[in-house]
Amino acid sequence: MGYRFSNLTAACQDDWRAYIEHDFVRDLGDGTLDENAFRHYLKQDYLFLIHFARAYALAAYKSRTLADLRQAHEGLKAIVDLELGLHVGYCQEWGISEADLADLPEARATLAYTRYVLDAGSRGDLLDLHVALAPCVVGYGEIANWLNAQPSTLRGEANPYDAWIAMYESEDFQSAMHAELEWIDARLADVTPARFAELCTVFRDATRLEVDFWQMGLDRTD
Ligand SMILES: Cc1ncc(CO)c(N)n1
Repeated sequence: MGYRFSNLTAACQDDWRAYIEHDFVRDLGDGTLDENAFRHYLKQDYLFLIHFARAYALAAYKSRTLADLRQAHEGLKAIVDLELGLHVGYCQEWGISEADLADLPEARATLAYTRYVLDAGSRGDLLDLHVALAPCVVGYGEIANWLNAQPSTLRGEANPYDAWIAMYESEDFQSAMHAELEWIDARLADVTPARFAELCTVFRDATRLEVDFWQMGLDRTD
């Protein structure tokens, strides 16, 4: 007993490192990522964000307290009012129009990941849902920080992907990540070992699906 978020990453260290240090991430960091791989990723990430917003709506539905309901509402608002708008604008800079986005076939990796999160949350309780979402919320913040710690990472105009790194190292994203870590740490503090083992499975599965999402971008698979 007395678990915390770091026990989840420790329990699936290989999968977690494979996600954080994926070739897609490395190539993005040193600016060598294939531009069409990035475009494929950006398009699928638009679909991801729509389902991510639905997951926060599910979190609202699963909330037992006003504090949790408010938190889910804030998350949903941040995605719908802010992130999706930013994403559409960012896609335009990469030559992807809103019409392209509206009419996108969903890749299998996107389907698998987003529906897995929604199912983990429907089957379980609010903690299952947050643990399934943690690789997104915590992972991307950690990826930005990991990239900034690598000597091979190129920042500024020399890297076409600089704005992507900037988004996830931003105060807004990093503070959402810390709020999520705190929430999960508080809930994990009093779960039993058997419950922790269940949550590890959810966390590991979601992390592996994030790995597949990067690979989908690299391989440009549908
Ligand atoms: C696939 C994926 N995971 C996490 C994030 C972070 O919000 C994102 N935008 N896309």
